[in-house]
Amino acid sequence: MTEYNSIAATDFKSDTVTTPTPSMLQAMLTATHGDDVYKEDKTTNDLQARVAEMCGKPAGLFVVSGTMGNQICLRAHLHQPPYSILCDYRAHVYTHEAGGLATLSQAMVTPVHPGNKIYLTAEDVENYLILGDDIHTAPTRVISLENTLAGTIMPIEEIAKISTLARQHGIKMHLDGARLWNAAAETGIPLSEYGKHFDTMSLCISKGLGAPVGTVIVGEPDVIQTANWFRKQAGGGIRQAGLLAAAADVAITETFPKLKLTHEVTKKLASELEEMGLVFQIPVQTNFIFLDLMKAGIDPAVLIEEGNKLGITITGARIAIHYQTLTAAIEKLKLAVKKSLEIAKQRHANGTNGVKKSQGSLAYGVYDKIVVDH
Ligand SMILES: Cc1ncc(COP(=O)(O)O)c(C=O)c1O
Ligand SMILES: C[C@@H](O)[C@H](N)C(=O)O
Repeated sequence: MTEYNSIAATDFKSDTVTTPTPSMLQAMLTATHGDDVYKEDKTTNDLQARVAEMCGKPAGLFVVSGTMGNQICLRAHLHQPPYSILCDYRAHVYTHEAGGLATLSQAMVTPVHPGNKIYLTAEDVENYLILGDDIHTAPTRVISLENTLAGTIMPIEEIAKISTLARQHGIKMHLDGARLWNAAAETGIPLSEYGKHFDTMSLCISKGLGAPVGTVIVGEPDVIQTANWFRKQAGGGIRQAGLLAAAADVAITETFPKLKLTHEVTKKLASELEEMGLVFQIPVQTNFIFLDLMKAGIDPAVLIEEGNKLGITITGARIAIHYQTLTAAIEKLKLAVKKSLEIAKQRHANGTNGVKKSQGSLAYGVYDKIVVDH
């Protein structure tokens, strides 16, 4: 891994902690200073056009966060309540966007559990689509997928089947592509191939790519214009956005090519943890490892404390690797896990390690609310 002096270098809570590189900061110094509300900023317009072209879409819009990108895309697809959005029960748009679907979109949600426990299939979706005009219902108007979700990749063949199903029923397709870059880097499938199956996509540049701020949403001009309207309504209009867009542009150019290496480092760590006896909640396919702390009998508070003692930040079962993660920090993480396992064994031996159950959303590293009887 590239050795950085970033504060993110020892932080495993998320890939959102990545910090701007000197080249990003340098680009900000030479960015244009047009007013983006009036669409007068060249740097911003160029970034939007670049990402839209990469995704095979005619229009793009730079927004300040992935949450805003998702919420204004979904709102732009919805016209007359009652309506609902179908998504994975772990989807960020449902679990971690502050209830935006209810307030901004007045939408019901159909949260679906994947039959294979990893990703939604067309069969899963078809079983839960709400169709027709029965006045008791809130018909499905959008299917919102997420790729990657908790680091796992949704096969494009399944995405295509779901998209075909959606189009048969006049249902819109949105992709929360906060980490679509990771899926594309790992599979070698171009962003534009994914774009064929969605009406809108939201791609974060502030996570694994390392930009300080920003997401770009892509789609048809009319939908992006409507989304832009909702962006403005939410106070998301940005004046000199070029400063942020310049850093985001560098992030795509410089970091997107490094994601595959990040995944290799993640998988190597995963295999070393498996050798220590750890098992994972879901397959390790890109840059996240979800430890099964219950199976290991590890109290998350102990793991967090052992990490702190070693000067690294762990926040629970989810271990996030990014391109600024220090190799030395990974060695410390293994030590923290090793020590936590030893403590778990000691507690088990004296009958005080009652790790009972895990609550809360483990998909986003929310602190594992594991009940532990000491
Ligand atoms: C899958 C996914 N979608 C959307 C978001 C929202 O992005 P932001 O935190 O920039 O609002 C996140 C978290 O950052 C995420 O992990
Ligand atoms: C916590 C969540 O909102 C964030 N997207 C993360 O993955 O860290």
